[in-house]
Amino acid sequence: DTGSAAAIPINEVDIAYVTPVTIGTPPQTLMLDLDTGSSDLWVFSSLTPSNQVRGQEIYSPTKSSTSKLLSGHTWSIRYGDGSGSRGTVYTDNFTIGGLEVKSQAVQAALEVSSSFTQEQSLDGLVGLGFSALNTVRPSSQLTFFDNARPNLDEEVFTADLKYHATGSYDFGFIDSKKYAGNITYTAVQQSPGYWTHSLSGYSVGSGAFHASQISGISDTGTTLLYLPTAIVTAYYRQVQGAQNSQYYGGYVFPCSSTLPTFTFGIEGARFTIPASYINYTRISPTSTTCYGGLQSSSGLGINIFGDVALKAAFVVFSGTNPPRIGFAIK
Ligand SMILES: Cc1c(C=O)c(-c2nnc3c4c(C[n+]5cc6c(C)n(C)c(C)c6c(Cl)n5)n(C)c(C)c4cnn23)c(C)n1C
Repeated sequence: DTGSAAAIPINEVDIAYVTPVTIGTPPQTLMLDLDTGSSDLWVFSSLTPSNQVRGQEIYSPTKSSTSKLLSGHTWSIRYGDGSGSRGTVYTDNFTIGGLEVKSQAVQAALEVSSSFTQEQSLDGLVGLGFSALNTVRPSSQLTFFDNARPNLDEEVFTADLKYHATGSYDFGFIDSKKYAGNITYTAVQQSPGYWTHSLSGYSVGSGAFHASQISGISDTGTTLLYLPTAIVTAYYRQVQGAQNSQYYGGYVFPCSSTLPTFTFGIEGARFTIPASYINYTRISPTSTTCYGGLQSSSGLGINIFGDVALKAAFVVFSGTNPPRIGFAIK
């Protein structure tokens, strides 16, 4: 089997991407954020208190003839930005881009934090991390990818996220029309459950490439790129008027500044992030101060290769044994 679905930016600065999925019988369509940085599949539901729902589509298990309560099971998750949700668990038929998993664990929210309520175009998440991270108790549940794997033509899914445009997620095949040249693979450490791998180094603009192993996670659910402070200061040293603002919680600069590109290495391959991806957004609609798409990872305990980096490449998440991750120019 294979599947292919759109990755649609939810706003004009690609703050997150959503993908249409169907749940249950008859199919209920929700727009979910496919997130390689977590492993829970949760949705706004008919059980979510109405004062916490503001425009989101909801999953109603009682309206699905194929839903089953996974009795006695609960879940609770906290994300890196402090947002979170919790609830109960059903199994039901779940489809992404024509690829169906029967009796997928669908985590129905009983409570969501305010940042989810405020984001009306995001109806939940599909975790595509390793199932070890799943928070359902007393027995943890498998991700959509882990459930689909035995039926996939190839044990892979790919992410083709785009800058200010709709990209795609493919399951079970690698579409050679979506990239150029070769795919460069590198090893993945799947413990504790993230797609953890190393960059082979970096360069700023036309500067020299600094070879160094930089470990981090490729996370489609994180908006920006978080790297060690030494690298980030070296980058913003090239930007007139840049400063690390306590007030805004990161590097800001005059929107008129000329930004250098940022290049990262995967083994011997090189991927360049255009300056426009790093000139991320105005701090407010009328401001002339802009917030950077490259920020420091100090305090996070981990480097995060989020969408700002991933949208500069075609990325193959390979569930082979051992797992690996591949990057190609597009
Ligand atoms: C350690 C870490 C992160 C780890 O991942 C992280 C982060 N970065 N984007 C996201 C997340 C997103 C993407 N996302 C980011 C958004 C921001 C910054 N704002 C203002 C809105 C309205 C957002 C939406 Cl709707 N969506 N989503 C949906 C979730 C659940 C995230 C959780 N964390 N997260 C941050 C900001 N930090 C410090």
